[in-house]
Amino acid sequence: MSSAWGTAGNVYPSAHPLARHKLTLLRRKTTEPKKFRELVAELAMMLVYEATQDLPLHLEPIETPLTVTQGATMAAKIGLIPILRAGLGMVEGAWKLLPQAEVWHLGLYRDEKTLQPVAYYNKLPTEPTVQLCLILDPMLATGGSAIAAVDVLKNWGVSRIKFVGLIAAPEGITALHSVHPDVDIHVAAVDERLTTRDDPFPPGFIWPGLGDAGDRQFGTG
Ligand SMILES: O=P(O)(O)OC[C@H]1O[C@H](OP(=O)(O)OP(=O)(O)O)[C@H](O)[C@@H]1O
Ligand SMILES: O=c1cc[nH]c(=O)[nH]1
Ligand SMILES: [Mg+2]
Repeated sequence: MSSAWGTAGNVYPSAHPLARHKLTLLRRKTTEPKKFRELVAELAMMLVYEATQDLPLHLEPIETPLTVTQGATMAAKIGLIPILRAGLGMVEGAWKLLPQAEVWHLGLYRDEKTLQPVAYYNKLPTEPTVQLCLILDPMLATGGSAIAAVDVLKNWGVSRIKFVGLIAAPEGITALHSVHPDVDIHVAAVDERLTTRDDPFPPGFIWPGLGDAGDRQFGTG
């Protein structure tokens, strides 16, 4: 799968028609929280499928009812890292594909005025328990939250990390890529830009985007 976005070599917007269709339904302002949550879960499953195309496999002989043949099973321990709150809705879909994955929550919210990430929850054990981490967060806006999450995971001792989101702003991709160029970014779409003070929406939101992904899932907007 080749990257099709801008200068960053590791950004993978999904080209799948179903992803584009479901993202369109998700963006609509009339989509209610129940439908929104279903779409987030479905898109998460599709994007995790795409993000796991290079997983290492362990080859082993197996017996079918007919004969012995070569089998292949997953060789890496995987951690799903939902960023609270909005990333929570992506766990269900990701877990359907990776039922053996460990789930480690990170709590980060973006300060409304400074747009800086504020960490409020982290129960990672001292030693890493997984080899590959998939960060789950629908929105990559300024990139501050994603950078903070990758910082935490690298300090934990995990070196293979991918970001799986729904929509990214170019500004967020550039920021994440400049600090952590080794982190692949899998999204359903790369949007135009972030909002500024000249826009009718508060600054720092993804344009055209879908609004606040947490509020729309949890009905708090
Ligand atoms: O790239 P950034 O500029 O850091 O913005 C992205 C972050 O903003 C949203 O979370 P939010 O702060 O709204 O918290 P919530 O999930 O609790 O609503 C989103 O889910 C990301 O975590
Ligand atoms: O557009 C945005 C930006 C950050 N967080 C969101 O939920 N939406
Ligand atoms: Mg929010």
